[in-house]
Amino acid sequence: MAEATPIAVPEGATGVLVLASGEVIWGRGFGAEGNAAGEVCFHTAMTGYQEIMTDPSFAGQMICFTFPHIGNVGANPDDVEADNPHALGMIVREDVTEPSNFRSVERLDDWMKQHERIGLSGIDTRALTRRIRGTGAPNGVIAHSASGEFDIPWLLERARAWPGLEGMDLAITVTAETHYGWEGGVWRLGHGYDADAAGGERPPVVAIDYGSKHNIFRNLVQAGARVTVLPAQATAKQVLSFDPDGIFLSNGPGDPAATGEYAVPVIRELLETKKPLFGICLGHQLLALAVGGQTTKMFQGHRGANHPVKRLSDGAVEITSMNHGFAVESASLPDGVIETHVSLFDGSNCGIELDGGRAFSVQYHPEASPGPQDSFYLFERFVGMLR
Ligand SMILES: NC(=O)CC[C@H](N)C(=O)O
Repeated sequence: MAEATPIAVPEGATGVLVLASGEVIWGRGFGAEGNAAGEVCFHTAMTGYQEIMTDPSFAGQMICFTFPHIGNVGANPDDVEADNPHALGMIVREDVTEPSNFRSVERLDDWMKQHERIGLSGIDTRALTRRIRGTGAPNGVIAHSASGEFDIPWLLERARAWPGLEGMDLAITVTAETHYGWEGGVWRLGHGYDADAAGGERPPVVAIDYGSKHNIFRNLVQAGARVTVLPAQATAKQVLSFDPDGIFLSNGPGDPAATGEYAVPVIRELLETKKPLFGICLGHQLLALAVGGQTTKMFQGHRGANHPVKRLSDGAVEITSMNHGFAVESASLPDGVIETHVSLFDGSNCGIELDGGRAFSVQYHPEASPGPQDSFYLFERFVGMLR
């Protein structure tokens, strides 16, 4: 490499985003100091920043929040979708303020620091979002140094060396280490079927964890199931050894097509058992791959809490929560696999079913967290098939 030209750090800058293109975007760092390389994506949800940061599907990504005031309800131990944040960092417009909420136990910046996640404020998040919309989600490095010392050429090299999400298997890095029974309670909002009040047996479901969100399991329990979570590498034999009435495939990070031998062949074997099967997001993409479909990397991805989806069976529109950067190619779906939902933003595939609905999956997040609850019926449909 040519000798690095020192780059002047603007007055007061303690954070920076360096894109692989060479763009250098200065701001103020918060949370942990250090740097992290990944894909820069944007999220349009106005609420739920802690749930978003802890969603394991965000491994390998840093999130530009389009809503300008992030952090003003602080942080609490309940609004988490996994034990730790998985997104690499957050990029926001305004500085994090004193929390103003009865549920807050600490400031967001302290929570970020404690969990070793980097924040960057003072960013023109509208300009960054427009850039992503125009040219796709870029790779970059986010860095925070309280003393304002940054080696920009080194950070740029790091941004350029990061291989990108396409072809990257990340589910394996975030899955559970061992199997466990879900005892994390039910959906906090508490509507839907009440299995305990009904007094019946809860049908057992094995959920394969590719990077699952807690609220999926809460919703399955709310809908009446008993959930055992298995690591992503579980074999079909191990799954069936729990004698499940139904099988669930979770969300998760990375490229679905890069999951290799541990996911798709196992799902194929499980489909042969004819047990009801339900998948969400990465689980949807893996089911599509298992039946012979294809997935591709999207240009900018869909991440927000107000994405309209059309249910093709009756034309109803569901307002959904979304977080995905890959999509199932509708045209690749073989005969016998029915497209059930499409995005009203770009027509991309948002759901499939086969065997008369015995196995089905959706690209969006019916568990919300954050987001609307229009699609809870999918949990009831799945558990209803088991009862
Ligand atoms: N939320 C998810 O499960 C995301 C699935 C996949 N990693 C994608 O980005 O498309």
